[in-house]
Amino acid sequence: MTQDATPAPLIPATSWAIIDSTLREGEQFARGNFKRDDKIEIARALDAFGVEFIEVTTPMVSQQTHDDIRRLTSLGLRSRFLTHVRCTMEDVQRAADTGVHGLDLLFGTSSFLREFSHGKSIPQIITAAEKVIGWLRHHHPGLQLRFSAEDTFRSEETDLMAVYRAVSDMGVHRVGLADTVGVATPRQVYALVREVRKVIAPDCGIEFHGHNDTGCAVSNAYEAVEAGATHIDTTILGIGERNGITPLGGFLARMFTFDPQGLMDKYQLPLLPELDNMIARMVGLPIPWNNYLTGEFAYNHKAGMHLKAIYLNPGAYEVIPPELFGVGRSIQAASKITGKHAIAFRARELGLHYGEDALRRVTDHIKALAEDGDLDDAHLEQVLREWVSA
Ligand SMILES: CC(=O)SCCNC(=O)CCNC(=O)[C@H](O)C(C)(C)COP(=O)(O)OP(=O)(O)OC[C@H]1O[C@@H](n2cnc3c(N)ncnc32)[C@H](O)[C@@H]1OP(=O)(O)O
Ligand SMILES: O=C(O)CCC(=O)C(=O)O
Ligand SMILES: [Mg+2]
Repeated sequence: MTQDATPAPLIPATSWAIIDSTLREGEQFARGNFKRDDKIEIARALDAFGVEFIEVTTPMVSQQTHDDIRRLTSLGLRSRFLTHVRCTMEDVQRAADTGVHGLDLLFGTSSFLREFSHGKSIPQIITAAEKVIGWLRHHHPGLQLRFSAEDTFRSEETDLMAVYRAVSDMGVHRVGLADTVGVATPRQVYALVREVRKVIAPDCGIEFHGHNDTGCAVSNAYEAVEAGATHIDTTILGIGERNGITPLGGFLARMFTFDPQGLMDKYQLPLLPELDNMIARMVGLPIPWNNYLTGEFAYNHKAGMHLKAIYLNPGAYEVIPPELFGVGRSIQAASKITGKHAIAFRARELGLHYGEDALRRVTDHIKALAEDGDLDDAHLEQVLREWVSA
């Protein structure tokens, strides 16, 4: 490779797509109760952002939900709609006429769900899948079909492989791995995706859906992609059952580091704050202070040693330039942990200059004052002006 050649991205953004499930998993969030206008606003915003797929709740919920899906699919958006349905004839027949691009079928395969949810054995699950998928392929050949083994990571591997191989042979376009209770580790996700790849058709996609109960939702989604998954489920702000799933912003932050240009080509990244604010407003909660990219303090810099470098080159302590995601940085220069470089930079912004000794003294004075709490901008300016002539 010559020095000028751009190295290939480690994981090209073209190798995976987002299925945003704010309108499905997000409705399962404690405060997720979207009315038709909310759903339209969310779908339009996701479409403007550029997500490839929007997953909506099953039309079995109610007539209202059924009609809402029809309304959403008639909006003429570029994002494709998928609806999430149980593996029954009744559900798929109801879903097939909603104008969606595809159906996301699921069946729980863990002993927990086989015993306490639907009561079916693995052979019965495969038989049910055969009936439903066969009917769909015959009557709705244009629909994209996905089959997911709910609670994948508490299921027996032999059961999973039997199910995935069977549904792949039936012609589904994608299989799904779901970490339904958020128990999987990144290494387990990587290993299982690789195993699933071996038993499904080469052109069959792999989707990953990960809950965040043990804090691994972003890492697990990343490991899935690294292992060859083609589709990742996200929701805006990560809303979902319990403490939610892989957040759209967190996943994008993770993937940005591998192929920044690829992400900028696919998505309108500066719209992310609008998406996060929209959902925060609709669920009546603030964006968490430490949220990826858009949290109030996600780009706050404070320690003296950091500030020296940040002023010279923000990349010294930022992995992703905030402006690419439509957010700004804040610099907290007047705390007790500040340093002389930060103070000198702030002074210079005000047209003030200190010699080395004076700079040390004013810095120490500001640090001492800040023992009782940071100085606000006006107070800092006042001190800097007073001390320049002192
Ligand atoms: C992990 C997940 O997030 S899965 C997605 C969860 N999403 C939803 O639940 C969507 C919203 N749900 C609803 O509106 C309702 O639950 C409905 C309309 C789907 C069903 O409502 P009800 O008929 O009143 O049943 P209820 O919700 O109490 O029980 C679930 C039923 O689905 C069955 N079931 C569960 N999983 C599956 C499956 N993958 N395929 C087929 N049937 C299933 C259960 O056996 C049970 O049916 P049963 O009463 O015949 O045993
Ligand atoms: O259908 C899927 O793959 C995921 C369903 C779900 O929400 C879950 O298992 O947590
Ligand atoms: Mg879920």
